[in-house]
Order: sequence, then structure tokens, then C-alpha cells
Amino acid sequence: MEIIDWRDASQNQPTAIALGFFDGIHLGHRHLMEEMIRMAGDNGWKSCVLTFKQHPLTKVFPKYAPKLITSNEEKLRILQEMGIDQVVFMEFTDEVMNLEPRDFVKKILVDRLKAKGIVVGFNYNFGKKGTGNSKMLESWSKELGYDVKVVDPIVDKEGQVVSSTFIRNLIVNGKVDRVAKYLGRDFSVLGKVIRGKGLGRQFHIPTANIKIAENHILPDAGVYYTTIEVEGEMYHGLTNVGHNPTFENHPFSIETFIYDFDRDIYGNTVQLFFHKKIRKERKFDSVDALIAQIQSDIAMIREKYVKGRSIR
Ligand SMILES: Cc1cc2nc3c(=O)[nH]c(=O)nc-3n(C[C@H](O)[C@H](O)[C@H](O)COP(=O)(O)O)c2cc1C
Ligand SMILES: Nc1ncnc2c1ncn2[C@@H]1O[C@H](COP(=O)(O)OP(=O)(O)OP(=O)(O)O)[C@@H](O)[C@H]1O
Repeated sequence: MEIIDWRDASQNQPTAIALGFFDGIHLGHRHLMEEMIRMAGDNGWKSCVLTFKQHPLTKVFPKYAPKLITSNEEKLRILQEMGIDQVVFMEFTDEVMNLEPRDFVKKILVDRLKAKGIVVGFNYNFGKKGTGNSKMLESWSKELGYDVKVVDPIVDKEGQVVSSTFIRNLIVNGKVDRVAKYLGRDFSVLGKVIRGKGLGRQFHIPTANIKIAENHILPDAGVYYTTIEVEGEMYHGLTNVGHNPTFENHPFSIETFIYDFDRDIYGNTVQLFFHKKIRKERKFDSVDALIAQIQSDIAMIREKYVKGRSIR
């Protein structure tokens, strides 16, 4: 898979291009990309995804910019697995933000990226103030020499349209067990194991404290059944997300007790998969009561998920 700079017009192979921010690369996005790959394959064009390096709202309305389900690295990994030929990560600069819809299509898609096919979703908007839409793409297609495919929304059994916003809401409400159905994979975060306050080890419950990117979305405070990939191996885990309210002024942390594991992994990069919220995070009257609760959580999860279930 090639990563192309949109300013580089030197590549002169015709492309079929899928357009969108594609946070999460959920089932709707996948469906759209599969249509694009099919169009590319049928015509001997390269399959191409055009997206932005940063969410447009970080520039337009920073206050409303969402935390993201996928980092750019994760997006690239998934796109590569899908067999996409080219990815273009545009910087959402002032120049790009202010492009009139037609200029975006003509100057960037057609002239530079050699678009012969353009695939977008039913609700796709583009160009200055989001004034461009699929009807416009269709109206210019003959003159500018490309085919357009507008894909219908993917909806679930209850008629809910799958969208990045809907999935983000499930995550921040702790409904991580419902997310896999829409993403087509478990929700996960990538992070680095850092030093905590060392209290856990003191309580004989060692935990890996995980630091993730500022702009990555996280489930709300609580205790979650998780699995964790460490150095290529999967383990069961129990993760607390929050401020550890039993302790005054404890910093926000994500910490995982890893089942049947005893290695020093400070500095390692790990991937944490969230499966099920077990309970809310609570303030306990004593440290002893907190430890008793954590031990009982650990035992309950061992019974329910860990025993006899190898994930390696
Ligand atoms: C499974 C699990 C559940 C936890 N639940 C709570 C909780 O409900 N309330 C709380 O204050 N801290 C909770 N904690 C966090 C502990 O307070 C934490 O492990 C301890 O403060 C150690 O912090 P440190 O990593 O900074 O040393 C939980 C930790 C784990 C591993
Ligand atoms: N459920 C869906 N089915 C088919 N196409 C979709 C679906 N959701 C989004 N798309 C299309 O995928 C492309 C990328 O859309 P976008 O990144 O805005 O995703 P989104 O899920 O609609 O996000 P948001 O919830 O932030 O609006 C667009 O062309 C959009 O129309």
C-alpha cells in the first residue's frame, strides 16, 4: 500500500477514490470501501482512500472536535489489511478548508489524483463549509470524466444508521460490548506502559498503567473485562479506567491487572481490547474494602471469562 502526498501529481495512474474521514473504519465505511475496490478492480484502476490527517473539526470548531476511535496508524493498518492500493492523508489546512466544492473535485481529485471513479456515502459533504454533496459530484461527472457511486447507508436490525458518532457514544457510555457489532472488531486502544504510583504492587495486585494518545477516545470510568496484547501474545485482563476516587487527588489512569502474567513491561507498547463493563468505579471507605472488592472482581472474571478459555 502506498501513502501518497496529494500535492504530488506525478502519479498518473487512474484511481477509484473513496472519500471521508472514516474514523473507526466501521461497517458502513467498509461497505463503501468494498464498493470502491470493486469499481477499481472492474476497470483496472488503483483503489485509493482520501482522508484527512486530523479531524476537520479540530480546525473548524476545536471545541466540538471528537476524540477518535482510530489513530492514523490504526487506520493505515486496517486499510492495508483490506488491500487498498493507495492512501492520501491530506492536511486540513486553510487552503483545503476554503476550497470550493468544484475546485476540490477538479483540482485535487481529477487533476492530481487522476480520479476516474468517486465513491461516497449517502450523507457525504465536502468543500468550503461542507456545501458540496453527492448530487454535485454526479452533475459534474460527465464533464470532468469520472463515474460516481453513492452508497446507501448500512443500518442495524433496529434501523440505526452505523456512524462514527453513534459508536463514539456507545464507547463513552461504557457500552463497549455493543461496539464490536458495528466496528466488525473489538474496540481497542494502543498505549505505552508507564509507572503508576506503585500502590498496586504494594496491595499485591500489580497493574500495568497504560498511557494513550490525548485525542483517542476511552470508555467512561469503570472496571472492564479486557484482553491485552503484550509482545505479540494475548492475555486476559481486568482494567480500571478513572481517577481511583478512594485516593485523594489520584491522577486519571488506565490500569490493567493481567491474568497469569508476571513480567516487567515498563516502556512496552500494548494493545488493550475492551469487551465488557463490569461495574462503576467507586469510592471505598477504606483501602482494605477496595482491595477486597478488586480481589472479588478478579475472581469473578477468572470464573466467567478466563478459566478454560485460552486466547493465545
Ligand atoms: C480491577 C480493578 C478495579 C479497581 N476499582 C477501583 C474502584 O472502584 N475505586 C478506586 O478508587 N480504585 C479502583 N481501582 C484502582 C486502585 O485504586 C489502584 O489499583 C491503586 O490505586 C493503585 O494505583 P497505582 O497504579 O497508581 O499504584 C481498581 C483497580 C483495579 C485493577
Ligand atoms: N452507515 C454507513 N453506510 C454507508 N456509508 C457510510 C455510513 N456511514 C458513513 N458512510 C460514508 O462514509 C464516508 C465517511 O463518512 P464519515 O467519516 O463522515 O463517517 P460517519 O460514520 O458518517 O461519521 P460521523 O458520525 O462523524 O458523521 C462518507 O462518504 C459517508 O457518507
